[in-house]
Amino acid sequence: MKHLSLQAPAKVNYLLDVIRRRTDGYHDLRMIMQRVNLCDEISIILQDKPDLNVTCGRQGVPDGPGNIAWKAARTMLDLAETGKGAAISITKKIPVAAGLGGGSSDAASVLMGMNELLGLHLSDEQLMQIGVKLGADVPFFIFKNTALAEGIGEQLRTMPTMPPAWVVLINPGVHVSTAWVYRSLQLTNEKKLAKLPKFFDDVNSVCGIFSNDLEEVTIPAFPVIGEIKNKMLELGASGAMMSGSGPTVFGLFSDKDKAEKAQQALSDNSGWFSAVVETL
Ligand SMILES: C[C@](O)(CO)[C@H](O)COP(=O)(O)OP(=O)(O)OC[C@H]1O[C@@H](n2ccc(N)nc2=O)[C@H](O)[C@@H]1O
Ligand SMILES: Nc1ncnc2c1ncn2[C@@H]1O[C@H](COP(=O)(O)OP(=O)(O)OP(=O)(O)O)[C@@H](O)[C@H]1O
Repeated sequence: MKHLSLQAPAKVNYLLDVIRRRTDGYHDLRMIMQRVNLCDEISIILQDKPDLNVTCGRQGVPDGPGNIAWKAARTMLDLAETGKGAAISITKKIPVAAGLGGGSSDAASVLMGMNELLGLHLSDEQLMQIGVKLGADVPFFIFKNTALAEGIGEQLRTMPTMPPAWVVLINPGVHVSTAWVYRSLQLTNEKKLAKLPKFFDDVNSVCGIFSNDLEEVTIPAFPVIGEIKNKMLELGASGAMMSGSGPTVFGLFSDKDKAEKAQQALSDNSGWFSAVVETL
């Protein structure tokens, strides 16, 4: 029986410009995305019987066909036409519906893992084309590099090397639907895009590009997001912003000690998820 154990990392968005609403309801974006070392753990066992089982055991995440990882595995098993099946178990470490891309990362890991286990030899480009049909963030997790993402998030280019940083993640746990955030955004006709630097000397220069249009929707609706941002800056972060459609706020630090102290100060609120992680 073939078996693989995989680590599926979370992401943060350093930049999220919403450019226009498309006729298919999605939005054209310009984003900068970076992976961090907070990872879901995924085990895949390839089986001779055709059944596909995905178990997660985490509240709010479906087992079986409702799980994005199940859809990823089903696609690959159908492509292989071998009559084989798989047993997949997911241990969630990334908070769910948090703006950290957890489900998309799980799906990307399963696409890459099944490609290997089934000996399909699909290229990363082919896997990214399959991935974007499952979720707009899936191709980024196959691309892996810190990326400038355009289109709905699937057109990816490698960004200049970013200095390593400590990232404090704080998720206040309010429920934010990604579709609702995009739908609620008031778009201006001609969005002016800020010029991006050609290189980044230090963590401060990375924070210089921080901007997330989706905060215009989430901060008025959930003021706690703005409060965490302000607190993170008071606690010495070089920059602080909401990731993706939220509600997780992240702060970037060049100093590990400061990052850990900020996490401690912000994690006093019971029920909030918090972590100090590193950029990948
Ligand atoms: C907020 C981000 O995480 C930033 O990285 C992504 O833009 C969203 O990525 P995702 O959750 O993988 O997105 P999907 O699962 O494909 O879409 C969820 C919902 O978000 C909205 N959506 C998503 C991506 C995009 N470019 N435009 C959109 O309008 C759509 O209403 C869609 O129904
Ligand atoms: N493997 C999975 N992990 C997490 N959520 C999943 C998974 N499969 C399906 N879901 C569903 O997808 C929804 C979004 O979860 P996810 O954690 O991917 O959100 P997110 O981090 O906000 O994503 P994004 O940053 O891409 O918007 C959840 O409500 C959950 O029920």
